[in-house]
Amino acid sequence: MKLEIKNVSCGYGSKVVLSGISMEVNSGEILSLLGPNGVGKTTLFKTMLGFLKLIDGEILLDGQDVRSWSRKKLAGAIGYVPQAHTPPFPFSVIDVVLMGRVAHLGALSSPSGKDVKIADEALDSLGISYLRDRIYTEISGGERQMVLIARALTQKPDILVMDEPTSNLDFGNQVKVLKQVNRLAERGLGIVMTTHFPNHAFQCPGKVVLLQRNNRFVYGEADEVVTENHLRAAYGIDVVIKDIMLPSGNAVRSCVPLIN
Ligand SMILES: Nc1ncnc2c1ncn2[C@@H]1O[C@H](COP(=O)(O)OP(=O)(O)OP(=O)(O)O)[C@@H](O)[C@H]1O
Repeated sequence: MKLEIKNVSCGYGSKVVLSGISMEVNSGEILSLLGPNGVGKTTLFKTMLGFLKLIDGEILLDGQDVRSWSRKKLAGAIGYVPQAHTPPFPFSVIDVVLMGRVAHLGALSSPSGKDVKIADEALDSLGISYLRDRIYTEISGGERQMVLIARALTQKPDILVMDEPTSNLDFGNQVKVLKQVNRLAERGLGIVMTTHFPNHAFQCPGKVVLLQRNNRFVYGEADEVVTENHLRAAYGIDVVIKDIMLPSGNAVRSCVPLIN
């Protein structure tokens, strides 16, 4: 499946936050969305997911304009992984994951054995079946993020939209989630994720959109977009980008912000 954002303008009522923005992601690819606080990443996500009305432009899935799609049909194609949060009620993990099946259920029906099987498969595919019967409010932030990914997977989407999937996670859990992002793309999902860490664009290779202020943006392969000049323009800080040689002989590109 191909998700195309074509010349999109989005915002709130008459307030335009982003305009003329274009990008695309195909099955099996990762698109990272970088940009300073308040530049419009979440607004773009909400528009992609149909929560905000498109002001101008087109959002196409395999060439079809999604404006005519029902929320349910859209949810079957695009899964959303929000930032890990604490819900007000102590649901079990399996119940949280089953909530992802809502888009596939009839008006008043409850999940069937088939839905439970799909939820269990999603937990298993992420290696977190051991959390199945734990209470969601009593597991760690990293575990919650994995559960929210499992919940989105039960929608059986082709595209996964992830809002800062590593926010609030410790160093180790960040890497675990990024590894999962790469694995999901290898399994054929198209991934769009926001991140505040330019290095994530090197660690989850693919295309990058770097949103700058004043409605400017740079779009292309990670190596072309995540450069010292572009990061300085977007964030107003100096950074050094270097290739680090690993013992394996492979190089990994890394971005270091300069404090002084
Ligand atoms: N409900 C709303 N009504 C009007 N303006 C809003 C609303 N929500 C956000 N905004 C404004 O839209 C702009 C973009 O906000 P958005 O949340 O999309 O930024 P972001 O890039 O996701 O930021 P962050 O990195 O801090 O999460 C900001 O100026 C914000 O104040």
